[in-house]
Order: sequence, then C-alpha cells, then structure tokens
Amino acid sequence: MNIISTKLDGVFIIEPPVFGDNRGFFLESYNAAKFEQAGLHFSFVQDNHSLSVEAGIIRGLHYQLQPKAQTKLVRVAAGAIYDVAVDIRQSSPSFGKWVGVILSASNKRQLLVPKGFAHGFCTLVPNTEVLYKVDELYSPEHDRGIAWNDHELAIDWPTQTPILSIKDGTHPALKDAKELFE
Ligand SMILES: Cc1cn([C@H]2C[C@H](O)[C@@H](COP(=O)(O)OP(=O)(O)O[C@H]3O[C@@H](C)C(=O)[C@@H](O)[C@H]3O)O2)c(=O)[nH]c1=O
Repeated sequence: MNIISTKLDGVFIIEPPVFGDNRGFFLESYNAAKFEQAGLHFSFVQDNHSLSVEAGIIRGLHYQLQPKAQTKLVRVAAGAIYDVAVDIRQSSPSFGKWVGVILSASNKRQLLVPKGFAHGFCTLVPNTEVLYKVDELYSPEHDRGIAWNDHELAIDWPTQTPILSIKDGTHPALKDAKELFE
C-alpha cells in the first residue's frame, strides 16, 4: 500500500496494490492492520455509497461538527471524481487551503480526509459510484456545509455550472460559517 502525502498535513492519497489477472483484478480496499502499521489509527463505523448519474454533479462541501466529526476514506468503484478536502480548522496554518485529487475506478486511488476538513467532489463522468468509510455515524444535527463556489477558497472545479442538491446551493462561504473547528 502506497501512502502519498499531499500539501495538507493529514490528507493522504492511498494506493492499494492491485492484483490483475485474466479474470480482472483483486484489491484490498481497506486493511486495518496495514493502516495501523502506517500510523493511521481509525475505527471506521459506517460505509457509504452514492451514485451520481451525470458528469458535473458536485456534492459538498460537507463536514460534521464535533463531537461527531468524521474521518473519511473515499474511493470510486465506477466512473471518476475530482475529490476535494478543505482545511477548516481555524487554528491551522493551512486554514482555508484545499487539495484536489482525481479518484477513479481505473486509478483505484483513495483519499483520506481527516476530521477538521470539509469534503466534496465533482463527478467527471456519468454513473459515478463513490464509496467511503467514516469513523463517526451520520448525525444530521451536526451536518454542516461550506459553499462549493466560495471565491476565497477558489477551488479549481472542473465545472462552474454544476448540478447540486437544494441543500448544497445554500451553504455559507467559509468566512461566514459560524461553526467550524478550533
Ligand atoms: C451522508 C448521509 C446521508 N444520509 C441521508 C440523508 C439524506 O436524506 C440523503 C442524502 O444526503 P446528502 O444529500 O447529505 O448526501 P450527499 O450530498 O451525498 O452527502 C455526502 O457528501 C459527501 C461529499 C460527503 O463528504 C459525505 O460525508 C456526505 O456529506 O441520505 C444518511 O442516511 N446517512 C448519511 O451518512
């Protein structure tokens, strides 16, 4: 398993070994022992799966407040996404900085998004299926969002005219968000 650092502390790209043969491939999408060995200590408690039927769908930017903040381990089983993690820890030297990584069914990369980050993605092809593990259960009372198109974040999304949920059209800019992380 390759663990690749990004420009943001705690955000990693994970590359699991892929065993291809005449039938297709096999990979371990998660191995607790290998994570422990690598110093990545999480207890994942929920697995999520979403289908986005069009290219240019943005979901995000989402986070859950403490004490229900979630670490997310994100991967793509069909299609491709531009996956984004934004540091929203007010005391962090990289507050407001983001990383964007292409995750796809073909590159089989995963993104580890730590607590204290908002997360979102844009689909690059139709019928994209995203799977991710989280280490806290869903808690609608703690669910919060930041505007995908916050000008100060200036995220380099692949589209400026995305398809959004109603909820995702209503989030504040980071500077106007009242509840973040310390
Ligand atoms: C996230 C979530 C949603 N739901 C329900 C609530 C709602 O009725 C329906 C759709 O929810 P949403 O519109 O919030 O789904 P979605 O916009 O796909 O939300 C997800 O976006 C990505 C970017 C993330 O990072 C995730 O953590 C999550 O916030 O599913 C759950 O039951 N459990 C969950 O864990």
